[in-house]
Amino acid sequence: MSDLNAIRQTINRIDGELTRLFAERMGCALDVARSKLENGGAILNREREAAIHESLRTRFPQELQGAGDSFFTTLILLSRERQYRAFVDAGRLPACMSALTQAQPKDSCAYYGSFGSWSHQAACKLLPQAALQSAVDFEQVFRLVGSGEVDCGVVPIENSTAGTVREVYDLLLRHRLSIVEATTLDIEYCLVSTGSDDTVREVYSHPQALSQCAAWLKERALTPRSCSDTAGAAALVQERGDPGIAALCNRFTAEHLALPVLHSGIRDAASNTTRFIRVARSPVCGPDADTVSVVLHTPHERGALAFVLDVFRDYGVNLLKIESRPMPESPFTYSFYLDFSGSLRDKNIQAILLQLECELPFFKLLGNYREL
Ligand SMILES: O=C(O)C(=O)C[C@]1(C(=O)O)C=C[C@@H](O)C=C1
Repeated sequence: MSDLNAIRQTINRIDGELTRLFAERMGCALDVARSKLENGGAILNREREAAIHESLRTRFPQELQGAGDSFFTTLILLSRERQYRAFVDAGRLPACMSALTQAQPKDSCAYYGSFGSWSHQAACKLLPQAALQSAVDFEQVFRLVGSGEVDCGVVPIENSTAGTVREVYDLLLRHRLSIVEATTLDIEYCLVSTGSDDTVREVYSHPQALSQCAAWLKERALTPRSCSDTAGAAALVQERGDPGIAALCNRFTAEHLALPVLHSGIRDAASNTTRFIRVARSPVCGPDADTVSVVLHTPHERGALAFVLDVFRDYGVNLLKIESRPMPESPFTYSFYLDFSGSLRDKNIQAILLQLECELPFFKLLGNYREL
């Protein structure tokens, strides 16, 4: 049996040689970047990469061809990343940053749901001075902002118990709005009714609220009934005055409508928070922005999503969330929504955006913002 120490010494010697060769090759990457900056040309050159792979493949023994291919895929990826950094250093910014504005009006804001809804509460928290306007659905919030009727809008995007608000993700892709701010609210519900525990059989609320309290309702054999939003559900209970129905709403709404509260502090999970986003017509990059959201499509090929994740690893960027949504126009293909830490003022983030924008079939910056 070979001596392990001796093998390790051989490995160290090989690593030393590889290190020198690696540094030399990365130096070439910088030279290539300078040449492309001077003479034009895209960093990614698929034909050249295919030719490199082809010429090297036959030089590996059969059993090492797969590993050798992966090795050079990584090496060339690192070479491209070096070039994108050099491009950014030379002042080539990603196109998605060209629409950035310094400040924009926030005097008026549409929120999802009726007066008193959680989105209304979030809008009050984010914009205490703004004129607030209710919207019947998420789409209306996006339309009011897009048409310029209001400066911005507030909608929920994610709940820690019920998960993603999928429709909002789809709207972010369809509309040309940007996320400019976010906030989270601690969510718990009151059960309001003109009846009592003995008479209430059905409970109205928004589907998300019903799902966040599903176990609580089931335990009491109460039938969930969906309606447009939590505050609207409370208004319905008040209007009908039927002791057989109740609503799950927040305390603000219960007090505003002066409805009797049968139970409070209702939620299935010990902690239940909802994240809300504020959307506006153009993206901003405030000095304290620390989260970037993007949506992208990958080509339908092996390793396509792994490539995106590798890029984040190589740039040392912390991915906070990844969400996929089907693209109805092309069955079984997906849009990927990514949240990651960073600011568009940071060159490292500019380089990653430039690379993703240049190398993916579709890439859209959704915003750079801070969570209040
Ligand atoms: O030859 C080029 O154009 C390069 O940019 C160099 C290189 C490489 O590292 O080999 C990197 C990126 C291209 O996609 C192809 C090859």
